[in-house]
Amino acid sequence: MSLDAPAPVATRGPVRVVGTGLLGASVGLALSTRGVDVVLSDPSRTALALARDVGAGRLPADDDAPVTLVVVAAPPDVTADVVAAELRAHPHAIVTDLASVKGYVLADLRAAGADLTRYVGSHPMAGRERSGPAAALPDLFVGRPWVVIDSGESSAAALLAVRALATDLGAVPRAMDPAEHDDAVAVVSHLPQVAASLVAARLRDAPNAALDLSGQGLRDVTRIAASDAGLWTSILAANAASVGAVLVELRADLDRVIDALASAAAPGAAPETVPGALGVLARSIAQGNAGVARIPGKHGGTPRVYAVVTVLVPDVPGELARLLTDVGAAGVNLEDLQLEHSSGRPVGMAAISVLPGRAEHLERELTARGWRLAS
Ligand SMILES: NC(=O)C1=CN([C@@H]2O[C@H](COP(=O)(O)OP(=O)(O)OC[C@H]3O[C@@H](n4cnc5c(N)ncnc54)[C@H](O)[C@@H]3O)[C@@H](O)[C@H]2O)C=CC1
Ligand SMILES: O=C(O)C(=O)Cc1ccc(O)cc1
Repeated sequence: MSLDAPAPVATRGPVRVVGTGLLGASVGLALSTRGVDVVLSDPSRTALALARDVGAGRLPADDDAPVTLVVVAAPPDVTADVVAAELRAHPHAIVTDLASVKGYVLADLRAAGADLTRYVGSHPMAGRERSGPAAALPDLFVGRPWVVIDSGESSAAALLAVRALATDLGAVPRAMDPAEHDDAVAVVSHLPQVAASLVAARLRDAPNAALDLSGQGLRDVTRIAASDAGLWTSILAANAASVGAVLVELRADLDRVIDALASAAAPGAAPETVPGALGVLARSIAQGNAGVARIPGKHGGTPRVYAVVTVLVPDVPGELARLLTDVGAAGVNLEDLQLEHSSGRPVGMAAISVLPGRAEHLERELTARGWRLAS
């Protein structure tokens, strides 16, 4: 199928998007691209106008037809109130929200006596470390899980409409109950955010000479430390119990490592004579190996281990394109590509992931074409 002719969608407009930041504008953009009429709303006039300007939809008009679906993409701390207001203002529309935490939204709506038959909470497991409509992407959701919460009171039509929205945007709907969802994201999303932020915060006072040595490991672990502080404060507070429980376990792990390091480093102690200390360190790394092996591929499915061929790429326009052409000419499928700049040198490193059986062949072919490989 051609990329500029998206598949027909089941979602019928007008769809109202409330909160036109990163997520709302991405939903609007993806739906508008597929020909769905999207009406935008945001208390920030700048966010609203910018969302319209990036193609996420249009401003409301007096003679608009009644909306069929409302997508609330506001910060988590205001989501329940906004959903309740939208259910009241659009008595025939189905309402979903995209907040990163689900239990408290449903609890607040239930306590407020909202019409839960027309409400289905949801959560696309897709995002970026940037906020606002300028960062919106129409293909943000493609191949990503999109959790759909059945409150037990949602109508079949409402569940179907929200599943259809996820599918229309290329995501994969996953049914979950709110508590299961909140515990799951505490481990796979909220813990990584806290860990990345705390690790990156250690860099504030590091000497420049140390930062000059930074490599891909540090970048991998800290990418999401650039996330928006306001949004994440709201997410963590909304999932405080589940995140707190995971952090208590992490604290116990950290204490074990700290104690092992202290005894290994005690004055006069040769590490090999300190019973248990090295075992604790090795076990911590090995348990990390076991955990990372369980992370599915980016677009789901079973984890896949690739071989990595690292190539030195001169920092000259066109060289990366020439490398990719040579990979194609070698008949090898590129599974992933990561670029790293070598600080202070006019050369970059391209880490090309390929199926393990193809690495040796690719190395031979690239060497024959004059490329230098990093060992
Ligand atoms: N950023 C991410 O990667 C992901 C975020 N989410 C969830 O999506 C929701 C939106 O997040 P982002 O788009 O990243 O945030 P954002 O900060 O980019 O956008 C939020 C928008 O909501 C608007 N807003 C504030 N108060 C409002 C109110 N009372 N009514 C309507 N709109 C209001 C803001 O003006 C802003 O334009 C949040 O609930 C978040 O938990 C879900 C998945 C991923
Ligand atoms: O940037 C990433 O890797 C993310 O995982 C983004 C993200 C942030 C918040 C969510 O609720 C869901 C996804």
